[in-house]
Amino acid sequence: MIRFSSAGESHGEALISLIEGLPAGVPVDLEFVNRELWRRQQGYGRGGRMKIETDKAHVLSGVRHGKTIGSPVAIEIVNRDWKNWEEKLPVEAGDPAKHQVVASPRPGHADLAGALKYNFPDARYVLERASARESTSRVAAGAFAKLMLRELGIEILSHVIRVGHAELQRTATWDEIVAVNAKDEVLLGCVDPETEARMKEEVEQVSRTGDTVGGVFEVVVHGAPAGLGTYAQWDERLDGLLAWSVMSLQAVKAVEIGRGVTAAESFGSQVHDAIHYAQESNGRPTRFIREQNNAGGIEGGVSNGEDIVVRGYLKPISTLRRPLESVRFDTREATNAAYERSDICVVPAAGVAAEAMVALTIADLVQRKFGGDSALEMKRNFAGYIEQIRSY
Ligand SMILES: Cc1cc2nc3c(=O)[nH]c(=O)nc-3n(C[C@H](O)[C@H](O)[C@H](O)COP(=O)(O)O)c2cc1C
Ligand SMILES: C=C(O[C@@H]1CC(C(=O)O)=C[C@@H](OP(=O)(O)O)[C@H]1O)C(=O)O
Repeated sequence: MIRFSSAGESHGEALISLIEGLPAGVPVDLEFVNRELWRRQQGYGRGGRMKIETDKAHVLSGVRHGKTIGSPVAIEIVNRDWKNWEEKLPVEAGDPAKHQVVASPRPGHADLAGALKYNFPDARYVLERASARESTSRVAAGAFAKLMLRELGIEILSHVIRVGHAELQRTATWDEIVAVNAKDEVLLGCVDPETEARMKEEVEQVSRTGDTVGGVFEVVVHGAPAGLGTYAQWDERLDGLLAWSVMSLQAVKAVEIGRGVTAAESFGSQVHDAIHYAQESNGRPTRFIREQNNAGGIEGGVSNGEDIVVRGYLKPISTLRRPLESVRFDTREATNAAYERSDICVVPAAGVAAEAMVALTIADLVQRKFGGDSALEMKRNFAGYIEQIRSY
């Protein structure tokens, strides 16, 4: 079983990721891990914080001489912004008056629900952990899950389908998704330049008006074999597990598997992916193939050998430069919602964080199915199963 947990506040000293259950012998490419962290920081519409941070993974345990050793991997990522908050948010008991109070809750953020739940006098205490700064820890751990999956030829990437009203109107190929993620400058992570330009206009418009914008990202798992997840028990279905892991990201409000949303308004003959039997299908481990993949690679809660496709729908960011109405925590007087600084569009970054969640979910299922205390053992078990499918 592969488990992931994290600790750390948005403006605290550092973030910590803990990932347990990785086999020994997985090559650890720290440049890759740091590139993943960099990718999560990109995208047109990020706020001032991303100019302060340069996220880098500092591995504290679980790796020796460039390979995992089967023990828990702990990773630290320093918050550069902490030095600006060290006095305002001390760990020791101090004078709460020195805290920079968040006096009125932002509609759409965790401020009010969190303050009521934990009995906090203001939203500062809430946002420190509710903040999507936490998604950095997920990306660090997800990078390790990706490194394990890479050993088996399974790759995971994302791209942006929609920002506000601008939407990609076609299916992206895997090669296009690889190419857009290989760029050293990320605009909005869309495979089509013309659509990406319209996405940029959407962000520019909200930037002018003090508003924010959401959108849709798509995560694709390439090279996964048929047989991950099962219909045998409700909490072991692959679609359910992926939906949970992606929905758990900040601001994701809906998850779609394949073309799940449009399927609901279409006829069965238009939705279901006809099955063909081909002698060879471009090196894929199954000879049952489909010409379309509306199912998003999952049928009956089990991967079917096609690319696994998961979309996340992001609500617009809730901190608005032109704030919504709110109420002061202390006096209950009507006022505007708090505003310090904020992102205005985070769809590409959320896609990268979702890749990490998908990678952790798939890695867990792979580890459960193929086992192995070492990468060698896991690869041998995996190869045996692929051979079984090939000769089915
Ligand atoms: C990468 C990323 C960056 C985010 N940046 C901000 C931000 O700058 N300001 C903000 O109000 N919300 C931001 N959010 C969204 C909030 O974290 C989120 O809306 C909040 O925690 C409430 O959770 P919920 O939207 O899931 O209900 C961001 C989300 C992601 C995924
Ligand atoms: C720090 C990150 O995102 C933050 C997520 C976030 C929120 O409310 O979710 C609010 C902002 O924090 P700050 O108020 O410090 O600018 C974002 O910058 C990050 O993505 O690394």
